[in-house]
Amino acid sequence: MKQDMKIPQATTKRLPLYYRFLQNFANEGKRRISSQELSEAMKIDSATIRRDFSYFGALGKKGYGYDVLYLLEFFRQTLDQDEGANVALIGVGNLGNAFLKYNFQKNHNTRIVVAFDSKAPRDGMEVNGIPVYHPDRLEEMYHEYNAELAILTVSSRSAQNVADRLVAIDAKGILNFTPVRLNVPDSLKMMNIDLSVELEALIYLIRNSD
Ligand SMILES: NC(=O)c1ccc[n+]([C@@H]2O[C@H](COP(=O)([O-])OP(=O)(O)OC[C@H]3O[C@@H](n4cnc5c(N)ncnc54)[C@H](O)[C@@H]3O)[C@@H](O)[C@H]2O)c1
Repeated sequence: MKQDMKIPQATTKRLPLYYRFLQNFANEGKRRISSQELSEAMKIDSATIRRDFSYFGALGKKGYGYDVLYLLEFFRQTLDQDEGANVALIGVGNLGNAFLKYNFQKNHNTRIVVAFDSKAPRDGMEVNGIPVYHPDRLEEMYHEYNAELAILTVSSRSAQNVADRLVAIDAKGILNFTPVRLNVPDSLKMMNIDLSVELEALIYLIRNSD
């Protein structure tokens, strides 16, 4: 990665997608790819792809395109795909249950390893093979299962309190699905996901295309 360069969040979000598409190309036996081909497969314009890749230094050659295996190795290292991450899910209601059922099958190394819900018994129960504990045991079990980050799908009124507890146990990140804008220190990385914002953006794109 180029030194002292801040990678925009939009680029960071696309990295796992690049990795997945490159894996597909490699599995098909493709060894070389142009940004145009990648663009058509991913439905992302090629200028964006070239700009994203430029943050990581010169990864392609003019007139040659990109070496698929080299790129794959590069992104694998950048994304730490070998290591993956253990994820805790907090709040097993409508949304949380869906995540436990899905559990990121496409990304084998990153998995929800433990979940918490106020309706779960202290001794825990299982949903889709994943242990679910009462939040009284958050601090204990978060460490027990080596969780690195948390997905937050609790009701809004509990969100800040849970976030404070995650800060206190040194969680590295929160993927926040609640509508609450959480107060956390900069040392904790936070991403907010709001489907209604994404939907509004899509509607805007549809209404403003050509
Ligand atoms: N980001 C989005 O696009 C999007 C879409 C739908 C819902 N949401 C939000 O996601 C959250 C979950 O939605 P839902 O429909 O699954 O709600 P839900 O009420 O079905 O589930 C919330 C769960 O959190 C649990 N809970 C409450 N306080 C807790 C605590 N302190 N510790 C552990 N568990 C706790 C409850 O027992 C419940 O099971 C809500 O905040 C909702 O507003 C976001």
